[in-house]
Amino acid sequence: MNSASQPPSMQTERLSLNYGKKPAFTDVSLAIASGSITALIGPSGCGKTSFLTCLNRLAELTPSYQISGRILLGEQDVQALDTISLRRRVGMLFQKPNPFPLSIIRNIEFPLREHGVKKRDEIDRRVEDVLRDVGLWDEVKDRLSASAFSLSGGQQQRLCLARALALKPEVLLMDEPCSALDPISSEAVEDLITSMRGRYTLLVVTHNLAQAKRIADDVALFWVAEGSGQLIESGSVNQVFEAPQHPLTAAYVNGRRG
Ligand SMILES: Nc1ncnc2c1ncn2[C@@H]1O[C@H](COP(=O)(O)OP(=O)(O)OP(=O)(O)O)[C@@H](O)[C@H]1O
Repeated sequence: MNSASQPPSMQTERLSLNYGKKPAFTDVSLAIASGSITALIGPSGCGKTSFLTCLNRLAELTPSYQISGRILLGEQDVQALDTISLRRRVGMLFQKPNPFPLSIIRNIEFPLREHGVKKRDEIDRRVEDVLRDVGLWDEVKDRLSASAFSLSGGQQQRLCLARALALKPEVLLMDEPCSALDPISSEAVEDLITSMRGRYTLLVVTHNLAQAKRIADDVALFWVAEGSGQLIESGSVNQVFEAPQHPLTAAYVNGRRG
C-alpha cells in the first residue's frame, strides 16, 4: 500500500538535532502517514534513534541536546504540548523490554492511573482489552499479580506494547522492537505490529531490511553524510526497495553498502 494519499499523522520540517557541537541529523523533513507503518532504516549512527526520540521529546533528557526545525502532531507543534499529554499520544517501545518492576497488572494499571483512569472496573476492562490485543491474556490471566520479570523476554515485550496501547496513543514509536528477542518471539511481535496497521500510526526503526520489506508501507532511509545523519530517500516500500531514486539507497537495499 502506498500511503502517500493519507494525511500525515506526524511530520517534521527541517528538523535537526545536535548533541553539543556534534550533529546527530540535519534538516530532516518527513511526513508520517496516518494509520501506516513507516520503517526507518540506515546504517549505524545515522540518527534513526535520535530522530525517533525527538518525536515524543525524550531526546530532551540528554542535557547537551539542541534542536531546530518543527515537529507537528496533526496540526499541533509538539513543543507547545506538555510532555505528559504528548507521550500519552505518542507512545514508545524500546529495543529491550523494559517493564516496570511491578506485577503484570500494575504495569498497565500504573500508567492508566497516572493519566486519570481511576475506576476499578474501567481499569480491569482496559487491562484485559490490551492484554488480549497483544495476545497475552490467556498466558497471564491466572497470574496477573506475578512480577512482570517472571515473563519471558518476548512476553515482556508484548506487555510493554500492551502498556503503551493502554493509553490509546495515536502514534507508536518503536526502536528495533524485535532485535533483542528470540526468532519466535520476534515473529510474534512482528505479527502484532502488522496487525496494528490502520489502527495506529507506527514508526519502526529496524536494521533488518527483510523485516522492513515485510512490515512497512513506507520507508525512510537515513545516511551519514558530511558528519551528520541525513534523510536521503523516503517513499512507499515498493518504490524504495524496487525502484530507488538515490544510488546509496540502491546500494544499501541490495546489501552493497552500510
Ligand atoms: N546521548 C547522546 N549524546 C551524544 N551523542 C549521541 C547521543 N546519542 C546518540 N549520539 C550520537 O548521535 C549520532 C546518531 O546516533 P543514533 O543512535 O541516533 O543513530 P542510529 O542510526 O540510531 O544508530 P544505531 O543504528 O547504531 O542505533 C551518533 O553519532 C551517536 O554517536
